[in-house]
Amino acid sequence: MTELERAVQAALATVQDPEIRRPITDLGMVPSITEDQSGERPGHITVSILLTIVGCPLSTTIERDVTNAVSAVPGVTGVDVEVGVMSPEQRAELISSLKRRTIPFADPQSLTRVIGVASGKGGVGKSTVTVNLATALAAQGLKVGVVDADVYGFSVPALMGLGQAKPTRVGELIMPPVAFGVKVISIGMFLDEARPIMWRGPMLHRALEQFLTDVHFGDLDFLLLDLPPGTGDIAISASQLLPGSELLVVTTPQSAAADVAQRAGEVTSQTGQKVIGVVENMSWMELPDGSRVSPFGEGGGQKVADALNVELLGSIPLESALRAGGDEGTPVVIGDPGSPAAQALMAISQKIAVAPRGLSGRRLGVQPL
Ligand SMILES: Nc1ncnc2c1ncn2[C@@H]1O[C@H](COP(=O)(O)OP(=O)(O)OP(=O)(O)O)[C@@H](O)[C@H]1O
Repeated sequence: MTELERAVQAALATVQDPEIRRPITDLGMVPSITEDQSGERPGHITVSILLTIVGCPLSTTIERDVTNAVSAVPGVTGVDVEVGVMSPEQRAELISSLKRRTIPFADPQSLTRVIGVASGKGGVGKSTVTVNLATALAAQGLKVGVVDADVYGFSVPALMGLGQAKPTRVGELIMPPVAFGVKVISIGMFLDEARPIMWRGPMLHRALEQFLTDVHFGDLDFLLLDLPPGTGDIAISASQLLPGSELLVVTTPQSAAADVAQRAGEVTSQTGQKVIGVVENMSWMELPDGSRVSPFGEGGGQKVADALNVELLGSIPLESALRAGGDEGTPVVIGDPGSPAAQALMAISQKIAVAPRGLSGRRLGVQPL
């Protein structure tokens, strides 16, 4: 390899495959880099690129990124990018190098914090809170994924503007679509529209297990799971499949909602999970004259937090900006960051980002003397 070719290779290591999110040089996507040796075009580089699949929708992005990276190398006077497609053998090799047969987040050494977002009953805003916290964490520069495990009412894709998005498959691996810097996967992405589904426990367990194993999230700082309301099979499966996962409980101020939320939180005493805190949603509504009313009563969030012996991480007002953001597919923390609801959600995300991690289910690196 010439010195210039080596410099080009180093520059190409900064180009990531937009879906797999790893340097293209690590993925076997750059079979050759050649400097012109004829003397006719000194400093001219020809780079071959192999795409993972025929008609890869991101080929123009990859070609552009490669051209830009190579052009910036001192001494390069021109670039030709030759685009090809991996052979089935090359693709199989890539997949086996990426594929992990176990759930990476269940590994005791995993640095990803997995947080299940739970509520006692439906409609309290659990999904809205999940997507906004995920987006706010990503906006702080953290690597974040969301699994929409609310199989009965999967709403995460629509809330994040991914209503029609389908994950890309590279062989057996599933690449999650990305919105607002968050990798999102939902059972809704695998179903025909509006087809009613009946799920039984074992099927749910299997579906969740498959998501967590086959979806290539890469390295994450946070994985949020939007759990179905209540204390059903999925919450139990999630705690079994992800022994180190923690729980965030969402409730409204209403005392009936708080009672069931408390029960959802108390399940953790059986699963061994840690509850990281409580979020109260729909806490108050601001009237045009600046006064506040509490249509759902008061105190539910604090009551749940006290009963579970954890902190009330924040209270979010009832606000049309929050609902409208959900309807439009832009989380309010991005769409209307100055609104009181967005401010409350961002403050909660900051507390979560720095909260000490639970140790339940994790092996401690301590040896008995
Ligand atoms: N603070 C809020 N202000 C105004 N509207 C809100 C607020 N929180 C949630 N909503 C709206 O309430 C509805 C229910 O919210 P969401 O789908 O997030 O609830 P959920 O608890 O996840 O429900 P389910 O468990 O049934 O899926 C949505 O239309 C959402 O836009």
